[in-house]
Amino acid sequence: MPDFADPRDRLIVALDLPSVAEAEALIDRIGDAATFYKIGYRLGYAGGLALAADLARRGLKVFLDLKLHDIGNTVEEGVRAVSDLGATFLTVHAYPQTMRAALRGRGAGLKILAVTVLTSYDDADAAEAGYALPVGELVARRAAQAAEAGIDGIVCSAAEAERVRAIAGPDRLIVTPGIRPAGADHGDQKRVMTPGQARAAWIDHVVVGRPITGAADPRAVAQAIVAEMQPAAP
Ligand SMILES: O=C(O)c1cc(=O)[nH]c(=O)n1[C@@H]1O[C@H](COP(=O)(O)O)[C@@H](O)[C@H]1O
Repeated sequence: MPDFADPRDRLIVALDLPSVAEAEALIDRIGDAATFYKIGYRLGYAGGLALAADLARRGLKVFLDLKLHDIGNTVEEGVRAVSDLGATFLTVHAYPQTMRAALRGRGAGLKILAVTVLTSYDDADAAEAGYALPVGELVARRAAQAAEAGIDGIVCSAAEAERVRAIAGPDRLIVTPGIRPAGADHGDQKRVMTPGQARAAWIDHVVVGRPITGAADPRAVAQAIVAEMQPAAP
């Protein structure tokens, strides 16, 4: 079971918002209930990279979710270009060339996460995209390739986490989006589990966006998710 000095670090709040001002307002409302924020390309293209550096300076942890995938040279230099922002995590798609290039380009302190199969995909979506393997098999194959490349962490759905843990070993991070508190709207997510199921599957970090960004009381939702991620008292 992952051992975190600060249990709040296990929740990563996805700042999928249109502007830095709205992201700042949400961070203020959440207050000390969260310590880790994800900036994807929606906010990244709207000033989010400067916000990432600012949050890191303020002592918050930042997950830069750029999901890079390109020829090796472009990935390597792109990763190098964002390595000094102070982020903790950066995503690339789990293609062997891409993962190896990202690891060459990253600076000290930045961990590269490989996105296996997006949590909005089920078997039919994978088939439509031209893959012969069911999603679970594709995740397992990409997790093995990620481990072979020496990646720092793997992004998958909580449903595949135990299988990925067996493939990737105890020290690689497992990060799972597609997390919904019981009863919450799934939106476009197809491979979904609750924070409690994620805890039981030995997941290191969960990523949660809309259930928090769209909540009347985002701080309370963040606190409830952190509490649900805690191991039960003996
Ligand atoms: O890399 C990611 O963070 C990611 C991978 C994946 O397979 N599925 C996935 O939903 N995500 C991201 O996780 C967040 C989930 O947001 P919500 O569905 O609103 O909780 C979004 O920012 C997605 O871009």
